[in-house]
Amino acid sequence: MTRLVPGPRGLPLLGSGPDLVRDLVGTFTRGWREHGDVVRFRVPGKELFLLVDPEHVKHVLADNQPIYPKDPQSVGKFEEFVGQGLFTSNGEFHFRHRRLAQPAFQGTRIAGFAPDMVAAAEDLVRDWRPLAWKESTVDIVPEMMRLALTIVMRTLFSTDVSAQAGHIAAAVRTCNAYTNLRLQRFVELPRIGPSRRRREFAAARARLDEFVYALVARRRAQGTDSSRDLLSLYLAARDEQSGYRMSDRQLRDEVVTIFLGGYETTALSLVWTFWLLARHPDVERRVRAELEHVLGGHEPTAADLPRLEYLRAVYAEALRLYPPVWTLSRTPLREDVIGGYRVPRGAQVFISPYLVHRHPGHWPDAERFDPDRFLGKRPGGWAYLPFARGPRVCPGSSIAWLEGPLVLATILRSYRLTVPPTHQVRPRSNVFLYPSGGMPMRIEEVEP
Ligand code: HEM
Repeated sequence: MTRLVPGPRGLPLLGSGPDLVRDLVGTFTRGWREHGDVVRFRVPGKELFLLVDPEHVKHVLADNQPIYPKDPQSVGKFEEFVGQGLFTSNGEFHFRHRRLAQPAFQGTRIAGFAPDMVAAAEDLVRDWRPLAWKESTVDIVPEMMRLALTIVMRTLFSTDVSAQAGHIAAAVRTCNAYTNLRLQRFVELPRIGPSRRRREFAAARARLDEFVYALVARRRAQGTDSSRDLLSLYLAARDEQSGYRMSDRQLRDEVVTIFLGGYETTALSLVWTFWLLARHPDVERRVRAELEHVLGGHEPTAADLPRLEYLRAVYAEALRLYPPVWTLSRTPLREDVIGGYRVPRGAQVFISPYLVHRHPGHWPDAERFDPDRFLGKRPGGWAYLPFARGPRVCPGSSIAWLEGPLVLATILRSYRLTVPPTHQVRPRSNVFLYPSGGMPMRIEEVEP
């Protein structure tokens, strides 16, 4: 026998729609705290389910994954920006592209990215010097975005965009902000002419397209390429049986997919880590002591990472408390039962790593920033999902586990970042988990 799913009543007709639009993170959090691990939100013409129990997460992402493709409504909204790529596709198309991309994400190849990552972070350290002399405050959100974009372009596309990184990152943010607006609307209203937001989105997407098509054309003109970076793998890909090759449009979609998933996420993970360190000086002191002990005076390398154990635990803990991909959504192809509750075919099922990571049944003292919980162990199982799990686990997770600690180590060797005591930070959803009001931080030089 299935039970009635608990959830907020919301307003007559509109249900929880207005709350979800106003504050998605807050509404999901309240829904979970007030109603438990399976929550139903009513919005006009639709049912949304939120799952916070790790067993239920496993049910959707692994055990019953074939009947839980990516939710078509959200995917449709993403497609306007990224088209059909790894992130938005399902079934055979997804499987084929995932197989094509896999070699670009292999461990041995990725370890070779470390010098590029450290060099890009060193460039930022140099750019920040005048700011440090003046003890200026900068919003580190766009700073980390520029850095992470430069790194992903150098490593996966062998292209140096440092000069244009700010412009590209700004265009991606405009596209994401528009996508987010549509995602949070839940109910699609008929469009009456292009709105200002839509015009801005279209212009930003056109700027990105121009950049990406030029990149693809340059590579095609270069002919055979042995770099085995992601772009060359896609360009060389040919299906033995069908003779399938990727068109320029498909290549564009895969590059833009990396724009969507491959750097904003890493950038935000760094932003949240710096913020947590600023708020926990005891943890920061331990990180500095470890850096001093392991690195002495030299720049970090991939070979140092196994010994930078505390720094890696700090990064893991930051990803627990503030996972940049804070929700995933899927839609069952047929009716299902989860935890004794009936989930109808076509419902929108949300899994929130952000809330699963705060589950008191799985994380003792869950709200506390405590990197020690990751020291010498990987706790969590299905309760730890910063990169999701199952067949659609993030292919870039090994890049993030390398890039995050290396960038943190490089910057912390030179600077301490502090937050003005008056600055309030609240997580908000802009596709990914952003700090509301940005993250202004003061850059202070540390004694060598
Ligand atoms: C801290 C950094 C990162 C986090 C937290 C993160 C998280 C995630 C999560 C949770 C998913 C699953 C989304 C879903 O199934 O709905 C995902 C998918 C994906 N990520 Fe990441 N990611 C990060 C970095 C990267 C990087 C560096 C790359 C590549 C350069 C990347 C590329 C992708 C792609 C292409 C997908 C779609 C995979 C598929 O559906 O098969 N990510 N990521």
